[in-house]
Amino acid sequence: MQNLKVDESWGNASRQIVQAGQRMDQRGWVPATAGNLSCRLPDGRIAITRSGGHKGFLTDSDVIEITPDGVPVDPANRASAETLLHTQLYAHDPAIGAVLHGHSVAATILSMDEPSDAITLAGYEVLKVFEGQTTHDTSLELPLFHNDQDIARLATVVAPKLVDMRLGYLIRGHGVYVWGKDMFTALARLEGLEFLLACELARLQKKA
Ligand SMILES: CSC[C@@H](O)[C@@H](O)C(=O)COP(=O)(O)O
Ligand SMILES: [Zn+2]
Repeated sequence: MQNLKVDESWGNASRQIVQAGQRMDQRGWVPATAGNLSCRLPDGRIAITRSGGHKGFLTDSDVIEITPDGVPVDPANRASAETLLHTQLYAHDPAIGAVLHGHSVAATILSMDEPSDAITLAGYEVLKVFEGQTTHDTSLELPLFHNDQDIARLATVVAPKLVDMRLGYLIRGHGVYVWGKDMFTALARLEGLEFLLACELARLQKKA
């Protein structure tokens, strides 16, 4: 049993994480136990998925509270192994209310095969999913970082680039991080980005 203040706000956050996990699973973006999801409540509490569970079958008890430093409020809980990649986003921008991480086929393959340090997405109508984009006639960069099992170290590599990120970022051979002001926005951005990555992958396959 978690040492948790289960009020209406926590209930909403937990339900949103459970439903987003189901949605990501339906789309094939969180195979096995991959992926992690979090949201920040209006009072500043942070809810995140417990480590190691299947994100398509989450229950309320798989959503735990962490401090802004990423420490489980109940020491008996084990937060996502990638918690620091979530908390660094919340610390970076107070407007961020939800963070999603998935391991889709397109994110995994494209991030492994791109030799430069970013994937450029240009000319797509769906780029307008991202705030501030009003036309397809634009080009946005999705930064790439090398995978690292030391998440604290990976977070220090990601940190200086956050200020310029418009879409999210990819970790090579691993997956994508996307965020938004709330869970609905984060999911829409993830869905838009996954669509664009699937298009890029299909174009490469067509050329091959
Ligand atoms: C299926 S292995 C995936 C993990 O290593 C990790 O990358 C991941 O996304 C899930 O870790 P978790 O600790 O459950 O949040
Ligand atoms: Zn992962």
